[in-house]
Amino acid sequence: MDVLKILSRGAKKTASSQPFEFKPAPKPQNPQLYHDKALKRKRIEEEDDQFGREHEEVENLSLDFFAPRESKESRPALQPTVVQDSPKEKSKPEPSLLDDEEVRQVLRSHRLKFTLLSNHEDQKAKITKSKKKKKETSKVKAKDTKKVLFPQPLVSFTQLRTTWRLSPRLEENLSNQGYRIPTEVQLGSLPLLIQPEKAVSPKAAAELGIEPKDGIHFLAVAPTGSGKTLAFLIPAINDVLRRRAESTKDRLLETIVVVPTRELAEQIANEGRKLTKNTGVKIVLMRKGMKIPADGQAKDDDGDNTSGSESEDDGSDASDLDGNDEEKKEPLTKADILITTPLLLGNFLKSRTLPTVRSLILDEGDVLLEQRFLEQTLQIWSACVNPSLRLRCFSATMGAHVEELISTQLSTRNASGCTPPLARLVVGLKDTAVPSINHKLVYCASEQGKLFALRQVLHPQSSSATVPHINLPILVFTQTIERATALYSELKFDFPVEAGGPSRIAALHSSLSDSARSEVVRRFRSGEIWALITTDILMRGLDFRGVSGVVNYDVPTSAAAYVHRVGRTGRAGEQGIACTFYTNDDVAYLKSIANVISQSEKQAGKSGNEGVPKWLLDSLPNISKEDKKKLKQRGVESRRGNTTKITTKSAWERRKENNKREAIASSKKRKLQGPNHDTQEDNDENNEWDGLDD
Ligand SMILES: Nc1ncnc2c1ncn2[C@@H]1O[C@H](COP(=O)(O)OP(=O)(O)OP(=O)(O)O)[C@@H](O)[C@H]1O
Repeated sequence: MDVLKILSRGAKKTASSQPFEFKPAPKPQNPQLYHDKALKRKRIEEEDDQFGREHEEVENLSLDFFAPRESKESRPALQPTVVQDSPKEKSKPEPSLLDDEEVRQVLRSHRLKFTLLSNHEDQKAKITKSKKKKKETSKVKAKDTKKVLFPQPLVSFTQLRTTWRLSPRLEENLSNQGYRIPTEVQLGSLPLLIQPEKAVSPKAAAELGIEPKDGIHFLAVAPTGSGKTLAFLIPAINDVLRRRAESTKDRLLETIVVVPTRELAEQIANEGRKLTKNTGVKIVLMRKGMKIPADGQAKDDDGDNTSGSESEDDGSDASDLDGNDEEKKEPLTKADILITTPLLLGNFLKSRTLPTVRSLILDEGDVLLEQRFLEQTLQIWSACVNPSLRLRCFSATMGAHVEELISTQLSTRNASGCTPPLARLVVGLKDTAVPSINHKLVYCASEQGKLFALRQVLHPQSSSATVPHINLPILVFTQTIERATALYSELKFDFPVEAGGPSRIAALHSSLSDSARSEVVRRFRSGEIWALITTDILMRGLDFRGVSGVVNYDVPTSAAAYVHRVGRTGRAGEQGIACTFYTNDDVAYLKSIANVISQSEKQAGKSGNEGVPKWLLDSLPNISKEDKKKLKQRGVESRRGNTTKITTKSAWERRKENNKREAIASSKKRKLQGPNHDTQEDNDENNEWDGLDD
């Protein structure tokens, strides 16, 4: 039987039988972090009030943030320090550090693995060996050069102050934001990044042949939504405050955070500003035409780089990002921490250098070191000429080639061979897994079948065995801008006026203006938009709390893209749903995605293959390296530039039908209400929406 008919029939039947009240569904409670009435985060409180939710009592303050449930009991009972901000607590002596065995136990129980990657000398040795010997032999040798590290973990955020000497102001801001229990990536990385000389014992440092007091280069691979932002922002802010306390009080550009998109840059700048409240640390969002203190600009027409008047503009107005690149009279903007995309800073730098920068953070580092951004990222890295520069690189996915590139860059930058060690932290068993999500692959016989399947997701009254029920709001990913636009115009009138109509749905892609993009993000965050159709532009780093599910309307073009796309849901210990539609055109490219799903289910401790049946996993073909590369660059070829398949009717036709439907509904309503009834729309239970067109 025709799949289209089945889908459309199902939709029609239920739509006409039951009126459905459209509103975003309340979210299930966070199983781990948000249970505590006393400790719950302010922001969450506000959102919960909006949905009329209640929180449960704290059941367990243990630190196993992302652990599978069944393994909880088997873990050593690690009691976090009780969180108390009383003056008495503050004056307590510093708690002693964990001994070596305890450290190992804690790190192991949280599946945190630290490795020292090849340093300069090892790298040289490895290259020589690989030239001499066969490929396999050199791989074994290369593995041998990796040493395992066991730094002190962070037991609670309170310990940041008591043991790790974090600025009290910063600690207070963390506390005010409601952060109490560090996530696993924070637990592993914060001590090492804040005070490496204390986090690694002198004995261990001697055995490993490293000098932690000189700092470390750091690379962290941790699941999406696991709190990597705080893991790099806290040490960055603390470094500024420490330097100010110890030496110069001047505002110096100390840290640069590079991210792939402006949406992510804005998000991180906002998070940073909450943490720097009342600290005097200034976080600035790079924008077009902005001038920052840099060496070499006196040669241009920019004037003296140190005596220029300081702009108090902190870049917080998103529309500022629309500024004119050619602007020459812009005053100098001074900042302690600069958040930027590679292009914006690259355009400013040209041949300038940034001698004061001591920390370069690459968030979503793997993509920043891929072809698309590589040139500008390396340009920024090269401009950071301070010998004390430390690199920090974070992502949920990290290919071996990226690690190698970082190692090689570090060794070529420090030809003397005394470069600090490069430590890598991996959280979880495998980097290509998203265990906090229920994954579902849905076969659609045609492009139109996908459209009907998506309508079933959007309109939960049209139940289906194959398409999972996902609460609104949702994110829908498409392959190209054209497809995002076409899908948006097809679905624009799907939400009834009573539920907010076309304003409930939007499309976001790179051909919108910067201010339009910011506005859509704002409306989606505030809950005004319930279905956001987008491209891969939103797949990395964006933290939309409350997104219940992700629909891959078009299959992602790599396993990493799948991980990042679906990682927009199921964040901070919550559960999410990811539904991927595929047609015959996609079968050839499905294996890597199916493997991620299978890995995720294994990590989540699920038995059976719920997302991908075993028969499907076994029967999917392997894809050649060349095809993989092509797919990543161009997507599924048959879908490029082809928008007609998404649109079943013209916009004019759909608008006309929509108007007609609304007119019938209002006329029915007026009849039912009688002649003297107030025509206000609220509380009208008889107001029925007619469901889907087919
Ligand atoms: N210790 C914590 N306690 C409670 N919530 C936290 C904690 N740390 C982070 N969060 C929240 O978790 C969410 C996800 O954090 P974040 O955006 O840093 O994830 P991420 O690891 O960078 O994800 P991605 O890989 O997608 O970029 C945010 O809403 C953040 O406020």
